[in-house]
Amino acid sequence: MSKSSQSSPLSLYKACPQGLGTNGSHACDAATCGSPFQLPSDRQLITHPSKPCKCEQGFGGANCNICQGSTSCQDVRNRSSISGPFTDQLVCHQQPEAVTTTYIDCNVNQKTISAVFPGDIKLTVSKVVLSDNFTETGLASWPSQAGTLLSQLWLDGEEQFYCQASECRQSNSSQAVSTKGSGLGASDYSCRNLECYCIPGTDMCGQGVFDLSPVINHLNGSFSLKCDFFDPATAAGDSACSMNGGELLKTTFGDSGIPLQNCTFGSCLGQNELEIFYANQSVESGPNLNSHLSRAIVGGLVAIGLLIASIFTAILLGIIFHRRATRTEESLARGALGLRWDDLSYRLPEKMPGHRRGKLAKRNILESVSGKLEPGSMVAILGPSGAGKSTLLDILAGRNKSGRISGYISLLHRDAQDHQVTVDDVSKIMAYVDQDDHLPPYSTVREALHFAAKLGLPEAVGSRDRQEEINQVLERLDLLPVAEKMIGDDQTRGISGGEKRRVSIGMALVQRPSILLADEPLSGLDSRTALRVVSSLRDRTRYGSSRWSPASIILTVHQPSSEIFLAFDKVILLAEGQKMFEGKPTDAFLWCASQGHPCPENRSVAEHMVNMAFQPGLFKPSSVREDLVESIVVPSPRQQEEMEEEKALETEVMMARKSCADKVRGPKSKTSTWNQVVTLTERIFKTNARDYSSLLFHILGSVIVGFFIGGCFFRVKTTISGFQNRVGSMFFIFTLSSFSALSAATGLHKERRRMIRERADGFYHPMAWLISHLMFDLLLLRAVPAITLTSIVYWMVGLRSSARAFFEFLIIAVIFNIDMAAYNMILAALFEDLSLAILLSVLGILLNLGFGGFLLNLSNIPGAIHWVQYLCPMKFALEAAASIQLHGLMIQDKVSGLNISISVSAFAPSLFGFKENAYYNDLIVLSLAFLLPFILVLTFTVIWRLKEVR
Ligand SMILES: Nc1ncnc2c1ncn2[C@@H]1O[C@H](COP(=O)(O)OP(=O)(O)OP(=O)(O)O)[C@@H](O)[C@H]1O
Repeated sequence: MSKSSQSSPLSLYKACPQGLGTNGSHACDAATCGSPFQLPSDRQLITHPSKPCKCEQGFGGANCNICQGSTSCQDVRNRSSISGPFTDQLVCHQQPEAVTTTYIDCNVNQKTISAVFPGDIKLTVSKVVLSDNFTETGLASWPSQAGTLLSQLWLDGEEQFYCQASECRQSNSSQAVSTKGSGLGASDYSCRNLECYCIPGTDMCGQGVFDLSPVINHLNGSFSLKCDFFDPATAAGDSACSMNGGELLKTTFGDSGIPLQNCTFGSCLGQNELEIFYANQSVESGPNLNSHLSRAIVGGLVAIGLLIASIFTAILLGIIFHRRATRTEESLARGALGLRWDDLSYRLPEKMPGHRRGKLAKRNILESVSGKLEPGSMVAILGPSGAGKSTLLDILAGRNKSGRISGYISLLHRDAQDHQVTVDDVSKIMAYVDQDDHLPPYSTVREALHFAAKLGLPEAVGSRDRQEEINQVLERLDLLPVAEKMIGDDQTRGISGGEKRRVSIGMALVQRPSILLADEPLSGLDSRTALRVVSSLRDRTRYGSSRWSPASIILTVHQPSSEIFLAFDKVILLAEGQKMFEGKPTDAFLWCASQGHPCPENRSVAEHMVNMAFQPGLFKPSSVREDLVESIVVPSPRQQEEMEEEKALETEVMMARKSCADKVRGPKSKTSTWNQVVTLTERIFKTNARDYSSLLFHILGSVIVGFFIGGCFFRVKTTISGFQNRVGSMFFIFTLSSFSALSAATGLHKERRRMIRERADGFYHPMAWLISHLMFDLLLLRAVPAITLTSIVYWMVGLRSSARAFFEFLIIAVIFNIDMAAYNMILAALFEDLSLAILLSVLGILLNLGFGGFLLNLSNIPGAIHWVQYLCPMKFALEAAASIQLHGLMIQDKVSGLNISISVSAFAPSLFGFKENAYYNDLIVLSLAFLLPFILVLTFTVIWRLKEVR
C-alpha cells in the first residue's frame, strides 16, 4: 500500500497523484503498481527499483498509468466489477491530446544528461486538461486540477525529481516534433508557473557526481510539452515529444528543449465522450486563420497594410491636386510684366587685411542701383568682368544671396486689368538661365526640354501643346539636328558647349516665362548663332498670343556685335557695382561723347562702353542716372504720360531682402508635388537605365560576393567551428552591406549640384526630389542587392531552413542596408566635400564593426563607452539575426574525447552580450529608432542644406 500523507513542497502533490506514493521520508517519491482504476492511496508501492511489482493487465509505463490496447480499460473495469451506472463503453485513447486527463511515458534522450547520469532515464507526465468526473468511467478519483501538468523524472526506476505547472492550454500544431513524425502534427501543452522539487538523496539530487538540486529547485517560468500524434498504423510506440521552457531549461538545453523518445500515451475514456470531443474539435478548429499566423506575419501584415494605406492616400491626394492643377486655366494668360528696381545695394562681409582676429568689413558689390525692365522689352546689362552684372541678375531673379541686400524690386503690369500676380507667384512667372550649364548628362536634348516644360509650364497645358512648344524652341534655337542626342558630361561625350548653352536657354524658354533673366546666354556661341538666339529672344518679347503673354527679357552680355547691340530695347552699363548708363542703344554714342570719350568710328559702341567702364574714373563725377540719361533721353509729353500710368500700375511684389523662412523654403515650385515626383522618377529611372553601371555593379557585385561568402562558409555544421562560421557569415553579410551603402553618399553627391540648381529654378520642391531619389536608391540599389546577397549566402551557408526564419533574416538585412544608406545620404547632404562625408561614413562603419557585438563583447565594454553600442545599427541587426539563427541551436561536438551536446543559448549571450529573443525588439529599434529618424533628418538636411546660396 502506498503512503500519501507525507507533505510535499509542491501544492499539487499534497495528495500524491495517480501512479505515485510515498515510500521514504519524502512525499510522492515512489512509483506504484496496479492501474488508475485503483485509488492512489490503495496502489501498491514499488519499494525498490530492483523489485518491481506488476501493473494490472492492459496497463504499463513507469508507474502503470498507461492503458495499452483498445479494450484494456473496459477489460479492467469488467474484471474488477467496479460498480456504477455506466452508460458508456470504455476505450483506451492512445494520443497525447487529453480529453480530460492523459498519461504520458517517455525515454529521455539528452546526450549531456546521459553523459553525466548514465542509466535508463524516463519521464512520466499526467496532463490534466479538465477535472475528471470519475463516476462516468469508474477510474479512481484523485484531486486533479484542470489546466495542470504533473511530471516525474526517473533514473533506473528511481524517482529523482517531480514538477508541476499550471494555467496550461492545449492546442494542436501542424508541425511535428520529429522529422520522422507521423505527419499528423503534434499536440502542444503550454503552461506557466513551473515548479520542481528535487528529492534529496537521489542520484541527481545530492547523491551522484552532480547535484542538480539548485537547478531543479529553481526551475520556473513557462513550460510546454509538445508530442507528435500517435499513428496506430505505422508508429506504434515510437512517438516523440519535446519538453521546453523555464529560463533555466531553455538556457541549458536550447529552444528544442529536452528530446523525449519512445513516448506512449494512454487514458481511459467513454466511447461517446471521445466522439463528442472530436466532433466539437472539428467545429472549433474550422478555418481559423489566426491560429496559423505567427506574430511576425500578423505584425508584418499590419505594417504592410499601414504602409500601403499611407502610400495609397498620398497617391490619391497627389492625383487630386494634380487634377485640380490641370484644370486651373487662370494662370496661363497674363499681360506683359516688367521689373523696376530702386536703390539696390549688395554688400558682402570681407576680411580686413592686417586684422588678426579676422575683423570683417563690408564690401559693396552693388551700390544703389536703380533701373527698369519695361513690360515686353529686352534689356542688356553690359560691363566688364566683376562689374556686378550677375549679382544684379541674381537679386532680380530672387536667388538666395549670402550677402546683405537692400532696396526694392517691384513688378510692373502693362495691362491694368491684370493684377493677379502676387508675391507667391513671382518665382512661377520667371525663368533663369545661369552662367554655367547644369544639364542632366544622360538625357537627350528633347528630354531635357520636356523635363523643363513639364515642371515649368502650368499643368493645365496639355501634352500636345507642350510638345508643340518644345518643337518650336528646338527649331528656333537650331537644336533640331541634336534633339535626340544625349547631352553628355566630362565622362561621356555628348553635344558641344554651344549646344549646351542653347539647351539651357531652351529649358528657360519652354517654360513660357513672363520675365526671363539670362546670365551670359551668348557666351560660347559663334556670331551667327548668337544673333539667331537674340532674334528668337526678341520675338518672345514682341509676340504674345491668346494663350501666352509676351516676355520681358533681361540678359547680361560681355561684348555684343553691333547687330546684336542694336537689337536690345535698352542697355544698362555697370562699372564697379554702379550704374553708369541706362538708355537706348542708339543713345549710347551721344552718351559716350557727353562723357568726353566719343566712340571711334572703327570700334563698336558696346566695346567702347565696356572699355570705358574699366576705368570708372573717366566718368564725370555727377551721377549718370539723374543728370545725363534724363537729359539725353528726354521723354515726350506722351511718353511722360505713359510712364505715369505705368507707375500707377506697379505692384510691390518683392522686397529685395527675403525673410528667413523664404531662405529655407526656397522658391515656390511651379507645378503640383505629384507632377514633380512623377517627372523626377521618370527621369531617374530612365537615366539609370542608360547609365546602368551603378545598378549593374550593385546587383552583380552582390551575386559575386554572395557566392564568395557562401563558398567560404558553405554548409556550416552544428559543431563548435560551425557555430563560429555561422555567426561569421552573418557578420560578413552586415559588414558588406555597410560598405556597399557608401555608394548612397556618392550617389547623392553626384546629383547634389544639379538638384540645387533645379530647385533654385523652381522646378521642384526638395521633398519631391527626395522621394524620387529614395524610391530609386532604396529600392534598386539597397533592397534588391540586399535580397540577392542574403538569399545566396543564406542558403549556401545553410542557416535555418524554415521560410519564417529566412524572411525574418531578410527583413533585417534589408532594413539594416537602408539604415546605413540613409545615414550616408545624410552625410552627403550635410557636407559638400564628398571626402569628408566618406571619412565620417567609414568612421561610422568602424564603430558598427567594433560595437556590433561580433568583435567586442557587448557586456564587457567599459562603462564610459558602453552606450556607444546603442548608436550602432549593426548591434541590433546582428542581435536580431542571432535571435533567429542561434536561439535553441544545439551544438554537438567531441571535445577531448567527450561528446558534448549543448544549446547555443547556454553560452551565446555571454559570448557576445546579445539579448535572447530580441528579434522584434531589434526590428522595432532598426525601423523606428534608426530608419525613421534617419529619414526625418535626411529630409530636414536636404531642405536645409541642398539649397543655393550665391
Ligand atoms: N558670394 C560672393 N563671395 C565673394 N565675392 C563675390 C560673391 N558674389 C559676388 N562676388 C564678387 O562680386 C563681384 C561681382 O561679381 P559678378 O559675378 O556679379 O560679376 P560679373 O559682372 O557678372 O562678372 P563676369 O562677367 O565675369 O561674370 C566680383 O568681384 C565677385 O568676386
